[in-house]
Amino acid sequence: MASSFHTLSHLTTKTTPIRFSQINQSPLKNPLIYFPVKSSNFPLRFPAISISKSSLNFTPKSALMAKSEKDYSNVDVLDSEEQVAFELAKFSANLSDYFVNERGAFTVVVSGGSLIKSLRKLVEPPYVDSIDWTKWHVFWVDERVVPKDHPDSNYKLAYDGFLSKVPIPPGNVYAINDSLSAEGAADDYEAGLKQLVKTNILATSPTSGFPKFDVMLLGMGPDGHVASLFPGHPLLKESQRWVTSINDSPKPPPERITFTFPVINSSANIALVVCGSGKAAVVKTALSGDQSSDMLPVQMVSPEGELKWFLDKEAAAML
Ligand SMILES: O=C(O)[C@H](O)[C@@H](O)[C@H](O)[C@H](O)COP(=O)(O)O
Repeated sequence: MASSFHTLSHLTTKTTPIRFSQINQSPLKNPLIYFPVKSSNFPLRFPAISISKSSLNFTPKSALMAKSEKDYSNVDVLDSEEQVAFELAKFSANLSDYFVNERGAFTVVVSGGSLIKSLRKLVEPPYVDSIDWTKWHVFWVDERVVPKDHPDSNYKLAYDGFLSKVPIPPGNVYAINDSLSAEGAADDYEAGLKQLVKTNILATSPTSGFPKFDVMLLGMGPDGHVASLFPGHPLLKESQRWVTSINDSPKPPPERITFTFPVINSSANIALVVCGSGKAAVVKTALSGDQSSDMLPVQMVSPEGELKWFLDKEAAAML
């Protein structure tokens, strides 16, 4: 299998990831997306990872808990965004080793925004050399419906900052079909996910019936949005679709596709990566456990598996 792929560095253009419409047309033409997946291993839960603090200046969890009596056991507060990037790399590499070992594939969902920059330590030693990138399958939790070489494209953001630097087979990078409308691109992406479920690359949750990604690496907006699921938007209540479209995103550009909450919350692992003082108030609300008023989208993130927060001390300042 290892000899049958070519790496991203061999691509002649930036726009040659596999598109789901390609998968749908000829799923057997691309041997790269077939792995010896042991479906009996589903559902998988990664055991709790102990992440050591690499800085002495973070606020200890015990202090946070004493202050508010909340359980912050799944919250890592790091001294700086640089430390967040280190810990995120360690977390992702551990999960990669686990899932590759368990089932020969690792399904990773990324958001846009600052998250991609926070993945930069993964493309440096030791991780760039130790991770089995050939087993990675990369998806987007949301995407702006623009050409892949457009400055607003989450694909371009991830390609420039991450994907172009590691040997993930291009056939394992699932970009949207940018020639379609937002609605068409969402349908196409959902159909592609269903195809990957059939081939066992993508697990499904026996509880929810929705796809169960191994990990989602997500950012959060200063208004508490995740993916392209914005406060007060009717899409927060979507309960059937896996992927849907939005034409009135309050964060530009307005036309996007997004995973729905049932998919997000079927994940085996979710990392919420949040840095900067501009997000401190929402972090406080999100971790307060107060669900009395309208819930912010980030408060609706509640995966079947593990949820881990990676905060820098600015984002954690109000805890
Ligand atoms: O395409 C998008 O707009 C993103 O996927 C979005 O959900 C992002 O993750 C948050 O807005 C946080 O972005 P920042 O980390 O840049 O604030």
